[in-house]
Amino acid sequence: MRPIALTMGEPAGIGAEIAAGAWAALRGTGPAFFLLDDATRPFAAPVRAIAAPEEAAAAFPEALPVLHRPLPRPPVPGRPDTGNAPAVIAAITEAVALCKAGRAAGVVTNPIQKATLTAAGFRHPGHTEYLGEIAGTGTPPVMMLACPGLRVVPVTVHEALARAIARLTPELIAGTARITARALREEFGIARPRLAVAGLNPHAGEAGTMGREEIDIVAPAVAMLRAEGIEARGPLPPDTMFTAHARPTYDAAICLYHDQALIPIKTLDMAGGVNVTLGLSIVRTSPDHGTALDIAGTGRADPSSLIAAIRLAAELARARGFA
Ligand SMILES: NC(=O)C1=CN([C@@H]2O[C@H](COP(=O)(O)OP(=O)(O)OC[C@H]3O[C@@H](n4cnc5c(N)ncnc54)[C@H](O)[C@@H]3O)[C@@H](O)[C@H]2O)C=CC1
Ligand SMILES: NCC(=O)COP(=O)(O)O
Repeated sequence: MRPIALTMGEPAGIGAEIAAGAWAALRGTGPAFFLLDDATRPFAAPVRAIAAPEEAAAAFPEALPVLHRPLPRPPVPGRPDTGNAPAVIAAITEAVALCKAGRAAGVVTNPIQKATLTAAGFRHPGHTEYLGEIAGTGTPPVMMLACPGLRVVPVTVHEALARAIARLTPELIAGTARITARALREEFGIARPRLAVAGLNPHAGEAGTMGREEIDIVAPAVAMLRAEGIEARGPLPPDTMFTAHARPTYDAAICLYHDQALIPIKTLDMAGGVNVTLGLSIVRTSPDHGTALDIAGTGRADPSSLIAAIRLAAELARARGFA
């Protein structure tokens, strides 16, 4: 199959370390991937500088294939440098272009230091929003995090909580749920996806005595979805919908804001969680964690989530015929 393109992410973070760890784990089995990064950096793995993605598969069993994209400044672990931001962004842009050209099966992104890119003038709060611009399909992309036994989808993502709540509408929730249901059917092979829609307030509003968003916004969204034949239920009390008993009753939890979705999955399985962007013209996954500046350069970074992200990208690429 075509190789997966892995972006460098924040050069001062753990991206290069976990890329080396993922290569060591996958070199014998695949899926093959190549890293867009500076091949002259130190790596905890043998490296083969490649000139094109087409060279990755042959190199992969012996060395980590790196599509050499020089960094303007030598990376210092734990200390992001805005001078490297253009190279970080360029790696994402190029990986997407390689997918669109049929030269890579999918994109896996290493974590970026969002504030550093913002300081360097990047207008997007994260990959998800940028990918919506350069690989979108006409509707805003949807973030889903998945681990064995749980999938979560935040309806609002990288914005202040007060603003996220103010932006909630039945249409926004239903639109996100629709894209999720479609992806679960077409890419994850779930014939009739069951969606659990979270409430916002304690006890899902307790019949309006603790807030009316459930009555005015969430319940109408669920009704819209059900009228379309989508198996949705809610609003569910957020404090109990992630218990071991509740999780098997749905295929994805539609959550109203970032932390409502991400706290349960990272608590349950930080190492096994994968971030996947739904509603793009390409396949994109990512580890669920961030740049981990506090341990960068120490050799303590766990590559498990990146390995899971690469495997899932390959599965989704096969399901979508991009492999
Ligand atoms: N997809 C992306 O590009 C993502 C980027 N980020 C960005 O990462 C930066 C740092 O975010 P934080 O909230 O500090 O979260 P973080 O995930 O980078 O770190 C949280 C804690 O988990 C540990 N940790 C994370 N990944 C680990 C790994 N693979 N192995 C061992 N320990 C690990 C870290 O050492 C730290 O103690 C922020 O700029 C954030 O926006 C965060 C999540 C995803
Ligand atoms: N917390 C999830 C996260 O920040 C991932 O964002 P993105 O860069 O994948 O959009």
